[in-house]
Amino acid sequence: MAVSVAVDEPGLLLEGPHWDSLTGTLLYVDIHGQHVHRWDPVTKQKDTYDIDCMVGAVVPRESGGAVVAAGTKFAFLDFETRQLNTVATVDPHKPRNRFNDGKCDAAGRFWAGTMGDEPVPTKVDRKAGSLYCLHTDGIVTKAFNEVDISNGLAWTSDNSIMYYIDSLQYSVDAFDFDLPTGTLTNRRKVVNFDLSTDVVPDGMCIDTDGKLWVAMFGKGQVLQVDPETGTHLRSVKIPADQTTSCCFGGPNLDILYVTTANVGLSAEAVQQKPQSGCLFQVTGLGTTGTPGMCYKG
Ligand SMILES: O=C(O)[C@H](O)[C@@H](O)[C@H](O)[C@H](O)CO
Ligand SMILES: [Zn+2]
Repeated sequence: MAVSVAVDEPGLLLEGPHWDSLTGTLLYVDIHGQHVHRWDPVTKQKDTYDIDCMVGAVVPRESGGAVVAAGTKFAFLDFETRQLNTVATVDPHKPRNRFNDGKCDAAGRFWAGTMGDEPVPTKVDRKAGSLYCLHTDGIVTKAFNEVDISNGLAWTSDNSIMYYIDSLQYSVDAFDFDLPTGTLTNRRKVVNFDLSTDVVPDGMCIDTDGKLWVAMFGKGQVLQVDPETGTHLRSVKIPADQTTSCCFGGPNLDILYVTTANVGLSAEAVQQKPQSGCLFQVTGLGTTGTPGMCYKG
């Protein structure tokens, strides 16, 4: 196994990596930097799109371009014109809320959650967020509310279970998932983490064996866990403490891309780990991921 920097350019809060197998590029966001990045690991070229507010998630649209969850809006991003067109807005009575992590299910719906104001990492306005679903016809539904920090999402390969992380619950939760309707039922905790003030589970992805890879914010670590037994299996150390999310990518879906943040770190902490806020890659894990889904609306 080897860990190295993929893009040696620190961002403020890199998040939401998505491998786009059609173009062989990695899409990810810099939430506080207000950017969508699209990086080609072969040419090493990176294209950056400016977003007019904090952008929590980006996913390609099947019809071209991408859908983003930014500020309190769902919007389409046109890669050619670089224009952003709002599709819907959420949380109208909570102007300080913003979208955080998001991902598509196998039917092409885009799920993304909001969170309250977070002046310091993990110190968030509690229970202010909700999980939303942008259906392929453009309709938005709210799945549930009272969320602290809406984060990782993943589905089993048979689409019968959706996994979800609300960071300040210190757990991965599971729902029974109905793919035809997108209905969530029977919420339960399947993996627990040590309750600590500085280390929280953040973004995650799933591998082809159904194991989850969870970025542990504050610990510089991605943990592989088994959601069927709740066991912690493997940990991968990343030389940046604020590990935010991960996804498998590359032509064989066997490279784990890991996003990190440097927001809120002291000058001393950045000096100790100067790659804080960069995009990392982990090779040689002997594991492959499931392909990321596109938005079909
Ligand atoms: O990346 C995210 O999900 C949030 O936007 C960040 O603010 C932090 O990671 C969070 O504080 C820890 O969960
Ligand atoms: Zn996150």
